[in-house]
Amino acid sequence: MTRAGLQDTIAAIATAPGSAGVGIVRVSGPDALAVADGLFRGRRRPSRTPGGRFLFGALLAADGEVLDEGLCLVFRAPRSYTGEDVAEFQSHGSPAVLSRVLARALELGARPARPGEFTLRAYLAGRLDLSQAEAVLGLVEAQTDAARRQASLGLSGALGARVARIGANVTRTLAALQAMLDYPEEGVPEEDRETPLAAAEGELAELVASARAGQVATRGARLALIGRPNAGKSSLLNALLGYERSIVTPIPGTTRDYLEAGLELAGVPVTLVDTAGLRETRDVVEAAGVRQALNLAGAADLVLALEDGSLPREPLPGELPEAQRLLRVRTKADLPPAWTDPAALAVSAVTGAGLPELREAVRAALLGDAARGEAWLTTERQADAARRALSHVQAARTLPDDLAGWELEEALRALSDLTGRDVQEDVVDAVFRNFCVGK
Ligand SMILES: Nc1nc2c(c(=O)[nH]1)N(C=O)[C@@H](CNc1ccc(C(=O)N[C@@H](CCC(=O)O)C(=O)O)cc1)CN2
Ligand SMILES: Nc1nc2c(ncn2[C@@H]2O[C@H](COP(=O)(O)OP(=O)(O)OP(=O)(O)O)[C@@H](O)[C@H]2O)c(=O)[nH]1
Ligand SMILES: [Mg+2]
Repeated sequence: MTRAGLQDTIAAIATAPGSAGVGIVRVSGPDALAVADGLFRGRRRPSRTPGGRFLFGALLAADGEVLDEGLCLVFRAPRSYTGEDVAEFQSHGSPAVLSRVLARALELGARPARPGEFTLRAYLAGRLDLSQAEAVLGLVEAQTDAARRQASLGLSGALGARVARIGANVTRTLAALQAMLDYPEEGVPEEDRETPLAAAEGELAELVASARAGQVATRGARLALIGRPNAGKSSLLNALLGYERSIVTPIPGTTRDYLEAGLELAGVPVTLVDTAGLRETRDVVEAAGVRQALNLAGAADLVLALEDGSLPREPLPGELPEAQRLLRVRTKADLPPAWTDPAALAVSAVTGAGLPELREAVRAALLGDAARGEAWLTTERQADAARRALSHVQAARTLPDDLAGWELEEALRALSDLTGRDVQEDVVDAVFRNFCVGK
């Protein structure tokens, strides 16, 4: 589907809808410069202008009316974003101007670009791999600095380089295995077989672990506060936010419906969710709130389980999430403690004690120690490929040489799926379906 019409010349408005100082219409394909000759009048004809130059002039309707003044940027194949001839028209940024410029490009023989088609062409021309195309999408959609940073690292090829390093280690082991099978009497030093594979496994495990951080950086995280009535959930939510968002009273059962509030933590947008206190109750409204609290905890990226530190400890009712999604918090640390637990962070919503440590623990739980300068996996597609590669490498380490070779070949295939140099058409289509027109 996406592959039909790839020889056509395509056009689209590349800038966001609405009014802006400047707007861009982009045309790419074999007739891009002929379209530009028809649309633009300047000091020179675009088709006679070398690539990498811009012209100032008039954007013209079919009858010669000047639609606007603007710039025409000329790119010549293969030195453009798509690798094809490209002309860009930079006009004033109103929908009225841009829609007429686009309409004129279409009259002159371009067809409307499909979503993501400029970047698809860059991919098909071998200018980007699939993980870089995903990074382009990430840059277009980035809402936070953490998301921008990961997308930018992906586009720069840092992720591809990390994957290539792993692939090189797998290939080294594969070569050692081959040598062992071909010349069994020579013997291959154990370090040629085992050392690179151990390194590949370690690096893959880190990469797989980075997927959670990458996805949190890209789409943010949900953080649910749960605990018994009066544990101090609403007070802690307010303390973290720095304003009184949720109602606090000494009466257990104050919060009945859940409530959300946003804040930024370590460059990541975090949605805090305050919930009804967990307890057995005959009150139908409160019981519904308790069920909802457990559902919200199930769906959250991270759960803060709060327990009142000033009262004897009682187990929390209901099923709690697994340890890696759970932080235990002992509340009311300004009061004399009735219990302590090294696994629970002590905080006081009244004095603010423990809040910096809690923020740091949340940051670490969400982003892990995925090293700061490294490229992370940012899409589920990438994470899936990395997990497959890891399981093949792990299998190879337990198998005899002849069988290990097959596992390593599968691992290399999974790694090449990750960067997506040579993947199935439907996988490519699934990635580009998420793009907007003009990208
Ligand atoms: N006006 C405008 N701004 C833009 C883009 C664009 O297409 N147009 N981009 C699009 O998404 C991004 C920039 N990406 C680009 C990547 C490569 C080339 C390009 O022409 N590369 C050639 C020439 C390089 C050179 O002259 O040094 C090449 O790599 O051969 C252009 C834009 C962001 N800003
Ligand atoms: N001394 C002290 N009191 C606190 C602290 N946090 C909460 N409280 C008090 O504990 C009581 C309950 O606080 P809430 O924040 O409403 O507790 P909750 O967990 O939201 O309770 P429900 O909404 O009923 O489930 C209120 O009287 C708060 O003032 C704290 O850190 N120190
Ligand atoms: Mg409450």
